[in-house]
Amino acid sequence: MPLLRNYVGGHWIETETRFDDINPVDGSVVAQVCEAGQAVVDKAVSAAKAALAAGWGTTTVDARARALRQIADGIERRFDAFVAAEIADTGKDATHARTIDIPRAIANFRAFADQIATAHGDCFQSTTPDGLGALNYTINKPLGVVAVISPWNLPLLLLTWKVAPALACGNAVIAKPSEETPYSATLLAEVIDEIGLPPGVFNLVHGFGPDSAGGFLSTHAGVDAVTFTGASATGSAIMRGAAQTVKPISFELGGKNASLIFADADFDEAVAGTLRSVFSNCGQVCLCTERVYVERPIFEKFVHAFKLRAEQIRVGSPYEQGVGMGPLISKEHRAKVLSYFDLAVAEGARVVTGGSVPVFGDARDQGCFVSPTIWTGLSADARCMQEEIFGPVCHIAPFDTEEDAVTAANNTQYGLATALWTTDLKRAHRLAPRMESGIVWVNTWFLRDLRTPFGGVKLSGIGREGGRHSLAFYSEPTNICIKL
Ligand SMILES: NC(=O)C1=CN([C@@H]2O[C@H](COP(=O)(O)OP(=O)(O)OC[C@H]3O[C@@H](n4cnc5c(N)ncnc54)[C@H](O)[C@@H]3O)[C@@H](O)[C@H]2O)C=CC1
Ligand SMILES: O=C(O)/C=C/C=C(\O)C(=O)O
Repeated sequence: MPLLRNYVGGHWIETETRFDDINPVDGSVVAQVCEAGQAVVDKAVSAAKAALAAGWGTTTVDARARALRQIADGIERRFDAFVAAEIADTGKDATHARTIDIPRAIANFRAFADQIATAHGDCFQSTTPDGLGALNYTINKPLGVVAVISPWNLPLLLLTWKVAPALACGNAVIAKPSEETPYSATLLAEVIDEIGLPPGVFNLVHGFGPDSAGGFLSTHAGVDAVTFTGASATGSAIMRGAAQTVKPISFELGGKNASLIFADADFDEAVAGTLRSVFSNCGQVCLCTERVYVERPIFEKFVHAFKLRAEQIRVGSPYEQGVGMGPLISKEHRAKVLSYFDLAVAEGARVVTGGSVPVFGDARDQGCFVSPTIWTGLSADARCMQEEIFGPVCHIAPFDTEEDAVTAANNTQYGLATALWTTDLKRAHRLAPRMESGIVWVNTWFLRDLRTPFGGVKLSGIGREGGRHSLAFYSEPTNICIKL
């Protein structure tokens, strides 16, 4: 049985308190994980500070960009091991892990190597009363010790989306992956160890949230900034903890995303794209669509086609050929999703398909599976229409006018991503700016350019990451004004 250890100051640290890393396909134990308590977190903070004092923050941009590329190459060399670790922890379908999770982690390091290599500060020539002027220019320094707290749905992708720019900007990082998915992060620490990044520049601590590694980190006086992806309620708790020492925070939180499908959309593309946006990764992506609104003339046709396609998704183990959807992450999360399946019926939903737990007659019955689920008939204020469920489920409702569609899409406390499906580009341009969300996709979903601003409004987050937006968060500008 593998033992997943903490990585602090260039050393692997075992602890006596351990927890199980569970495979949600069949409930088997993948690994034992060493939980970091306060003492290990304190050590990680000291190691990170020592790395900064030893000069990591002032290394050349070239050296940092080179280190990031070496990490990317190191992940690529062990590609299959990373895929296997991600699948073992999450049960996600192999195609997702092979084509999205691990390639994106590699791309994150390369993208921020490029970003930092081409980053520049501001420069202003200012006028002064004596006519001689002044020169203002900015230099960017690291924030210091950055805590990266990440979730389980896209484990390595989301961890590296923060670790890469934080390192690029010269910070020392303490990463805490979700307790549900500690494996790929441990492999990342191995790669970082192999490439010889100076001790303490990257540290990894395992554990849970409150009263464990996550809580100790986000409230630690020695941590200079916290970046977090996960549930909005957790973001709120972390914000309270970080407030004591007024730490900068960057949050990517939940979503209750809408897709608007107009009658002029390419029907097959809209069905296929929406299918992906609802059921990818078993619906466990903050960008996933949970509310689908379809223009009335094509509503019945859409529901019919969508149901047929959803019923064709093969649910099962990622180790089987042709499986398109794996289990949810855990028994606990499945209980939450199933509670919404019950609630939807109580709130008056018609279950178009799904709403149940598939029975396999083998070890998978010990896993965390649910069926792809579609509802219609809920009212706009039903809890199932307002709360993030984070499972393979959506509600489909008709709309009559553009105005109705905009009102329906924005009728949520969240504001992460919206998808518009229309071949009328004037309509797309007209509506996209009216969406109360950080991201609007037109005739696509989850198409990412890592230079673009990524993040949400309302309950969906604070700040933007991606490209120069990440660099802005992970660095502290100093303006230098020279009187000429
Ligand atoms: N990106 C998203 O939108 C995500 C949303 N979720 C939603 O959140 C629900 C809860 O799932 P969880 O795994 O509990 O997600 P979570 O958001 O609570 O956990 C994410 C990370 O935060 C850490 N954490 C939790 N509480 C903390 C605290 N007080 N201080 C510091 N760190 C803390 C966890 O250990 C983990 O590393 C899910 O049912 C799902 O609906 C879960 C994962 C990602
Ligand atoms: O950065 C991305 O492309 C994906 C982000 C997805 C999330 O933030 C999430 O599911 O939490």
